[in-house]
Amino acid sequence: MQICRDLPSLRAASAALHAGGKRLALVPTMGALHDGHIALVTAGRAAADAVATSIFVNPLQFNPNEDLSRYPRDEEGDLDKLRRAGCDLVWMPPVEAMYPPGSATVIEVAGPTAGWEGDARPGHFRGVATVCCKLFLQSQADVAVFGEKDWQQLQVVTRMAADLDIPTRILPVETVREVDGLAMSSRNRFLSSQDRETAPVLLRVMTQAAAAIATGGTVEAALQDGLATLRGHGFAPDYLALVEAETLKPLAARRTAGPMRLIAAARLGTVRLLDNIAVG
Ligand SMILES: Nc1ncnc2c1ncn2[C@@H]1O[C@H](COP(=O)(O)OP(=O)(O)OP(=O)(O)O)[C@@H](O)[C@H]1O
Ligand SMILES: CC(C)(CO)[C@@H](O)C(=O)[O-]
Ligand code: BAL
Repeated sequence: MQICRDLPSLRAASAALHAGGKRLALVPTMGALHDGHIALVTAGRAAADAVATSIFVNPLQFNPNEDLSRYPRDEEGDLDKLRRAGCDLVWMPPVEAMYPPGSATVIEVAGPTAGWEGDARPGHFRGVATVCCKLFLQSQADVAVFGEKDWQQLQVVTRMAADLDIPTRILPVETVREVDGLAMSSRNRFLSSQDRETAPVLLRVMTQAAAAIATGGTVEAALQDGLATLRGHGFAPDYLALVEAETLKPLAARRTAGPMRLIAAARLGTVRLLDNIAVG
């Protein structure tokens, strides 16, 4: 497994992996890897001839009041997991290699950035879209693999790649969960043991709300019940919403055509949990 920390070595490694018309998959991450990330690497291996993983904690997608400085980092553990998963190349640039002095270009996606994480984290998707576009161009990946856990991010990146005619195909992978249903996330390690026990209530509430909506209950009642249950268990919910799956536009009533998604963000202790499931 080759480790690249500067752009010339990444370009050379990518060219070597592309030799003979071979296809390269990229898995963008911020490190502190868990089995959810490894599922993306496995999906990348199945979809292409070689897999690259990027590990870059992107300052551009964090607000000044967010957890950039305490974002979990585990370089040795990450490299070990990636070796075992059959990753061919790791791209881990320092911040100055990603954003050299004088960098002045950002990517602003409209549409699916509106609302939800876009409201909770102003500027977040500008940072995500900018770094993903750079990662696609730097690696020349044929396929880029993203988790459905970050549903809005997946739609934003898919929109950006389509709008900018980027030839990298976006490949979604289903959310990987702990046995009790909690979506795996690097930030779960910051849950207290009591909050860790409570955390799976989020998926249970969402599953109940989705079932109520799918079987003809009113959206408003299902969401209000869900929010009340979450508060009763000590969550501070940011949102629980039914949306059009691709545009993230809120739905006040069940859709008769086209996919719907139930999306949620809720704070438990100091951790902000995100989750989403299909409806119907
Ligand atoms: N449980 C999961 N199942 C599937 N994909 C996941 C899961 N968790 C993260 N991913 C995906 O891995 C990629 C990198 O995500 P990231 O490094 O932010 O991990 P994370 O665990 O989501 O961290 P965070 O705690 O910051 O949300 C993203 O495409 C994300 O959707
Ligand atoms: C896609 C990503 C690696 C961009 O920094 C990040 O937002 C993440 O880890 O989901
Ligand atoms: N998983 C999304 C990256 C972030 O929280 O900044």
